Amino acid sequence: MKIFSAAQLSQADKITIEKQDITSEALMERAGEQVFNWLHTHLDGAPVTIRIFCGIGNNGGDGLVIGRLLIEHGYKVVVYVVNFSDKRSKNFLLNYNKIKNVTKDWPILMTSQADFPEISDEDMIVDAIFGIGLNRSPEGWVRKLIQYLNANQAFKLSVDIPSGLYANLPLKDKEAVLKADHTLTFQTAKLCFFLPETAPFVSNFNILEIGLDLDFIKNTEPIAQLISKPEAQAFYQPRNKFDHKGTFGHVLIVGGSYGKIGAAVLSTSAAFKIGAGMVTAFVPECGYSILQSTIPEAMVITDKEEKFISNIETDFKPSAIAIGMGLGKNKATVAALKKVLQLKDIPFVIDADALNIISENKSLLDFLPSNSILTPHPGELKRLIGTWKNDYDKLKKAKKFSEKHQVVLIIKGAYTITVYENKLYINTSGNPGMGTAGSGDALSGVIAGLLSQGYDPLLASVFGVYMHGSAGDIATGQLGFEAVMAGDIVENISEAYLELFSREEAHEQSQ
Ligand SMILES: NC(=O)C1=CN([C@@H]2O[C@H](COP(=O)(O)OP(=O)(O)OC[C@H]3O[C@@H](n4cnc5c(N)ncnc54)[C@H](OP(=O)(O)O)[C@@H]3O)[C@@H](O)[C@H]2O)[C@@H](O)CC1
Ligand SMILES: [K+]
Repeated sequence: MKIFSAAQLSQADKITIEKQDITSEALMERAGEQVFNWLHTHLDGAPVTIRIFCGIGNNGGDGLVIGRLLIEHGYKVVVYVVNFSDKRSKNFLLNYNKIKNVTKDWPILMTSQADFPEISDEDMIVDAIFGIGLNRSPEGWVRKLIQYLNANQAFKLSVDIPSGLYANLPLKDKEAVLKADHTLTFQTAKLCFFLPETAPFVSNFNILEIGLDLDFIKNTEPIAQLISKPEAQAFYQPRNKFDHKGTFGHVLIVGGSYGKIGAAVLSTSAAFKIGAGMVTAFVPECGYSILQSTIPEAMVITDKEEKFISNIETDFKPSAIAIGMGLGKNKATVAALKKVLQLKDIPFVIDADALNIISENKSLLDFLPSNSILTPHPGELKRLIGTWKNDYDKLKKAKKFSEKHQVVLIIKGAYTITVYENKLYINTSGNPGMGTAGSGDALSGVIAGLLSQGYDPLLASVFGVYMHGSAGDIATGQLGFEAVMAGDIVENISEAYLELFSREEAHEQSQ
């Protein structure tokens, strides 16, 4: 699914009105109706007091539509106008007049802190104060109102976006953002929903289709792509009857050092599970019997050194190489890395200590084969691209790095983001149970296994990240967050493939 900027969404709004020959008021009605339907389905007539806080722009207009429809259906509703400005939008005013037709109670005008109402913990708050039209941080009593609502225990539902967040710009004032329990957003998710600094304000969210112009959606270059099950299904490359193990390639896993051989074991088994035809592990001497006894299917080549890798040589040409997992940073290993990077026409996944070695020896960046895949976690990323001022600065630097070095950068996190040139792919599978040792080693094996089967580097990255997350979701479903170990993620890669084509669809997005 495409993610658009606030400016693109306003443009989509205008184009939709023109092409569908409808009024902007009708589009607002559609949006409000969708929120009402969601609420009505979930509340099913419950006698809860719903307090709707409306700004004076179109987000506030949506709030008024929602209020009118709820009142019409017998809900107990109190509507407030957060009157931070006299510049009320046309559709706010139209709906302000319309709500008079369904209730004798006028919306309550709020102009200062003295107007803050008492709210019970059992009430529900609907936040329609600011939408994607926010262009500066909320100030004064409006900022205080947001804090007042945050301090309250009542369930908070945000319309389109939690008030105080920018759809796709850095946040300046963390104390002026509504912390939603749930967000119902129109047409597409917003970029801020997925970035570490702003995602916590969003919690769970649903996307409500409001029928924006399909040609616009199809033909407009988005600011990011969201990768969920439908996208992953489209990436999957089916097998042919006459394919054989040679077709699925031969992965070389280079990793492990004394005390960290497990990293190579996890990557090797992940490469097998995702479908590589053959996997050879290149490990220090001390890893030989561990690899041979834990994964009999794997071939093993050992370095002449007992405890670390000093020279990587094979008697075959691998179809993909993953390097760095548990590798260590011995001087000889640095030289070995430099040498192996010069192998031609082999796609690389570069992880963990290989990334750290590169960060400490920046000249190695020049040896990175183009289209290599780098898989840093936040600490490793910082060492590679330098520090950043905020999430958007981080993405800007990551794009620049990807363009300059012609590499795919996978920024691991709650929502892992794959960066390729100026494009962003945001993964939606995965869960906090996957924050466990070896999880990254499994990911490197998965991606190398896909590369060896002929997936191109970008596809192998985006699809691999999704499958790894999906395997983690299945593992967590069986074991609970705390008990998941990296081996459980690997174990469930088969289930992730089966789940990819199972019928029920996940509707709810959650972080
Ligand atoms: N696009 C779509 O597809 C559809 C969109 N819809 C809905 O419209 C919403 C966007 O509405 P919107 O553009 O009217 O802006 P909104 O967020 O209500 O803000 C209102 C005004 O507040 C002002 N202002 C800004 N920051 C401020 C601050 N800190 N403190 C004080 N004032 C501040 C600023 O005006 P200014 O004062 O700068 O002139 C701004 O214009 C969107 O989120 C969705 O809910 C649906 O109805 C239909 C389909
Ligand atoms: K809002």
